[in-house]
Amino acid sequence: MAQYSRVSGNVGLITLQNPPVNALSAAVRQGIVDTVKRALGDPEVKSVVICGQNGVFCGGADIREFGTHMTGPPLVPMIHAIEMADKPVVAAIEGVALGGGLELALGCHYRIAHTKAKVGLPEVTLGLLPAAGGTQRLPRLTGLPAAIALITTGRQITTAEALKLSIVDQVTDYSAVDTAVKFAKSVAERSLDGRRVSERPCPCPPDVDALFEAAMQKVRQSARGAIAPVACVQALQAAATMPYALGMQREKELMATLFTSGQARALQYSFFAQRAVGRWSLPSGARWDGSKPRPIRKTAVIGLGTMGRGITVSLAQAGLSVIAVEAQEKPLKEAQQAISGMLQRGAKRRGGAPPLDLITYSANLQAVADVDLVIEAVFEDVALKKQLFQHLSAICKPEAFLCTNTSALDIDLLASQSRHPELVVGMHFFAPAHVMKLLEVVHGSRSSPEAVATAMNLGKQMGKVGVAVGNCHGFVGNRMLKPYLEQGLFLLEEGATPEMVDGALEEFGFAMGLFRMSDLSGIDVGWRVRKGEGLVQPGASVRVRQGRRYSPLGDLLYEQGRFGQKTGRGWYRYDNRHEAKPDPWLNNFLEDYRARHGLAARRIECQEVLERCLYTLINEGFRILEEGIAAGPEDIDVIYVLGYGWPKHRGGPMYYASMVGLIKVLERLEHYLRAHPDVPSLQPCSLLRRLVASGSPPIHKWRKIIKKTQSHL
Ligand SMILES: CC/C=C\C/C=C/C(=O)SCCNC(=O)CCNC(=O)[C@H](O)C(C)(C)COP(=O)(O)OP(=O)(O)OC[C@H]1O[C@@H](n2cnc3c(N)ncnc32)[C@H](O)[C@@H]1OP(=O)(O)O
Repeated sequence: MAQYSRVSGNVGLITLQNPPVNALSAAVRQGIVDTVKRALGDPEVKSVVICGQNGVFCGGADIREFGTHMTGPPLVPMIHAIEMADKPVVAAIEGVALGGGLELALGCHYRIAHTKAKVGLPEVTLGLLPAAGGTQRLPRLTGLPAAIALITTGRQITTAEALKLSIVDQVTDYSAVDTAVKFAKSVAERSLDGRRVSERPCPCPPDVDALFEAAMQKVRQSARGAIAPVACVQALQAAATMPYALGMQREKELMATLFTSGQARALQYSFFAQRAVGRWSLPSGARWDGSKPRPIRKTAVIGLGTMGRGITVSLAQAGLSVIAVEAQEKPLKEAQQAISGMLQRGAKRRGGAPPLDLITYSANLQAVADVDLVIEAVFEDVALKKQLFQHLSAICKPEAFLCTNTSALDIDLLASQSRHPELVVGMHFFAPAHVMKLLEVVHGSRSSPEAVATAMNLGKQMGKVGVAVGNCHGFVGNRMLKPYLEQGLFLLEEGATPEMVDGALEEFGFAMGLFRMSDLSGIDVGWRVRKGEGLVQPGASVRVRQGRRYSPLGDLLYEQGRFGQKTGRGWYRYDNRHEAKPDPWLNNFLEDYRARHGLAARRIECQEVLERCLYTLINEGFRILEEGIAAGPEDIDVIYVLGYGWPKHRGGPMYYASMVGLIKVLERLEHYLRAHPDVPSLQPCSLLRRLVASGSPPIHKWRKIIKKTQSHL
């Protein structure tokens, strides 16, 4: 909907009304068409202002309409009619002008924005391109290099930056609407020559071919199979080489291929999934809307290794005061220096001053006595953490929340060390903690809804996407990783090489295959985890442990001192720090190993690599759903996309399974189980069977069936 009024005598004011972000639904588009017509036809009206209600200009096209039969007036002619109007039209930008919202503003003759507003064309993040003229108008204003950067990344920028790039004409600290109305009055009689962006030439640098070649190479490298960034470059190429009308035609054709693509659907699913996880629920029935978070003012971080430093930075950047504790003076000094550097670099990037004053450093645990919430990030050692929880419970005020940054340990066990187990939750950050957006908030059996709500809210303040998960070894993310990694090792035993397995996974879209990832995180780290699980038997290469198939390959590499990148050798060789090269030593080692165990190497196809690695990971996801460790498939998908490098344009593992077809996943698991009956992770989970038996319903219907499954348990 759009409301029309006449203000200040002769300014027609059009207000978009579609809470919460005034998305351009069919009704809003119809409202704009009608009100623009009315304003242009009213002889009393000399100029027009378009704004959005509740301090938000417009969040773009209504994404919820994309999967439906779209009705209502289309955006392109609507915006064209505004641009061709013979009365000046001014966009008053408050809050955000994103996607179709910015494209609407670009069709106006002037743009006035509030200093705190953000603008951008994020369509690429939804698998689309700005197809309401964005790819044709933006470069005409900003020049090609800036337009390429903005459209291929979807980056949202401040209005200060937008002013420099000529995207907006004026920035104000006052009400953008009032300023725009005044401005509209002042330009009422002014000629519109030069104000219609589509009529301007697209400025082309002399080396335009090289510019596009470089842009294409960059997106192909970083997009890892995503088609939208490539289409964005192609549309911009059209802006540079064709007249506006033909460029618009090209934009439309490119959009048509993207609009119905599986990638766009997956990315749009992911958009809503990232918002859905905020509406968490616990097996007890407690929910986000019935649980109030407690306000947190003072925090503490214990242990200033890599994780503790990242968490401290993230808390300070969120404006919270932090007591940063490290027991030894020398590491404390080192951490202080490192954290200051991180904050300074962050401030340079974001603008503003680094929040150094918010952090107090201490070597004394007593310093945390009056904080509201502690996050401990000491070494992943259960005895150490247990002891720390006993100390914290004695030192902290009784109402303080005690959070543990653990990637796998038992939250209930740690909570049992505290006098207030209801105030204990896991906050599993991902490295680097000041960069990665994912946060697993782990509720133990005694964690109160208030504690979960507080940790989720704190995560949001820190700019994270929190996902509430249940307590089990490895929680959601790391637990699902286990069968995936295990399959990688089994494939090596059967004849694959690390580069072949990684190649298949990277071709699928992972940023890094599993062996390169293992080299990066450290083969010693995985070894320590397996040791904790009682799986490591130094010197032994027995292939059955705890009654099931086990590959000791990782342990054998560990015993050789091959820890991965940090030692220059792992599954690969690293002559410089980051470049993984196939290592002939490793191939000989694998051949010896196979010979020793009487294993015949066979040719393994990429499809088998993908099916075994991904379907076992997905199968574990179904177990997690069945057990109520994750409340819904969206939770798992968000964790995998934001924390584990799952290709965004494939939605997440559970979404991927729904696209591949649950029946196919089930059949292939059964097929591989027949070949490897000693691998329990290939045993299809009963929830998967149940979903297939109920006709493989679409993913949004799974929760209902999961609930029924749980009630049978
Ligand atoms: C036919 C196409 C022709 C032309 C091309 C044009 C294409 C487009 O315009 S595509 C849309 C481009 N816009 C975006 O990508 C913006 C997406 N939204 C956001 O980035 C953020 O929501 C926000 C910055 C606008 C607001 O952020 P925040 O304040 O943190 O709130 P939330 O993200 O939680 O959002 C609140 C609420 O609004 C829903 N929502 C947001 N944007 C849209 C939208 N464009 N369409 C539909 N719904 C939208 C969001 O899902 C939240 O609701 P739920 O919690 O119920 O999911």
